[in-house]
Amino acid sequence: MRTLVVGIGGMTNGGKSTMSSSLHLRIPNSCIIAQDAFFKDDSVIAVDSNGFKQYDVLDALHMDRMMSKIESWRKDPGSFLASQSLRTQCSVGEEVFVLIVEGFLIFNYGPLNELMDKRYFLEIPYDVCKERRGSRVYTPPDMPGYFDGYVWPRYLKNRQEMEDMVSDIVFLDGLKSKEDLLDYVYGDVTMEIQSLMVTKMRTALCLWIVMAVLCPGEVKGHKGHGGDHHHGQGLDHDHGRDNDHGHRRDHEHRRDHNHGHHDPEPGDNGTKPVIQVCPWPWLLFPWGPGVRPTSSSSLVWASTAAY
Ligand SMILES: Nc1ncnc2c1ncn2[C@@H]1O[C@H](COP(=O)(O)OP(=O)(O)O)[C@@H](O)[C@H]1O
Ligand SMILES: NC(=O)c1ccc[n+]([C@@H]2O[C@H](COP(=O)(O)O)[C@@H](O)[C@H]2O)c1
Repeated sequence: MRTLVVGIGGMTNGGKSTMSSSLHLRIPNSCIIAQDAFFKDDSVIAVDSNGFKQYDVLDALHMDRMMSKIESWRKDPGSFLASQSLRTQCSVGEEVFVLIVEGFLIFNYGPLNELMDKRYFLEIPYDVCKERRGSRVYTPPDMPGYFDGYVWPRYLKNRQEMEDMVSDIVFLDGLKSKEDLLDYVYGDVTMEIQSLMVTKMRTALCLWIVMAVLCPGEVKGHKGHGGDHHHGQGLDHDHGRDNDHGHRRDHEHRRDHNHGHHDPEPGDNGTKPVIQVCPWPWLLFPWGPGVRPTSSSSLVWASTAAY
């Protein structure tokens, strides 16, 4: 089992929730933990001399509770998904579980920040932020002057703190379309997932080769199941989806219907050296074609001092 933690940070109304939910819909075995769900009760939020509630600081959040929730995902992502009424979409042992952590202060909290494998930060200009914020109703609602008197100056401080702490954040231009932003992040995360899977398959393949060398009788004498190439030893992708009837490609269905009645291929005497049938020599070379991103770098800010 492999895991990936993706941080979707950004300023208020930068598009974090929008991006996170779309990402979640696209990525199998993913779930979202949102920082917004951990605000303390209004009665304990500090108030400054101007009467502004101090909501935009880590003290306003139950970060301990958020960390516990993340910890329970880390311990057993499969059960965590089940507890959220989400299904695991792959066979046991083959899946990559992805946690999307979303929030405006996720990178400012050291213990959380250090769990992230990928970090994205959505940013928009002051006037767009103010406009979007003005059309959203929080509980309690923003009091008059709250954005200019508290939210924006606090954002600038939080951002400075974050930049002092963390270096490998991908800054995204939140003015780009939702679709373009999603495509960019999805492509990047998918590449990360692929490289985790390749690493795992490569390990399985190496073990296989070692087995073939050390115990040739055991490995070479692999009896075909009617010539089914896809059995066994952790390389068995399609077979692994047998539990997931809703998400399979047509040719996989056809293969299963033939299960046990598969026509032997020419020269197939029912016994195949396993290494010979391995279709993915590139597994040994994950840096080869097919694992590199197609980057859409115009979405990414080169500078962090835009605002
Ligand atoms: N890329 C985008 N372009 C235009 N509007 C967007 C974009 N992303 C989000 N929005 C809109 O901005 C508002 C705030 O988005 P939301 O995802 O809730 O922000 P956040 O979670 O960062 O506070 C919503 O009305 C949303 O539809
Ligand atoms: N969810 C709440 O209980 C609550 C209450 C008041 C303000 N807020 C605001 O939420 C913002 C953070 O959330 P967004 O990034 O989704 O806007 C903060 O700027 C904070 O001022 C949230």
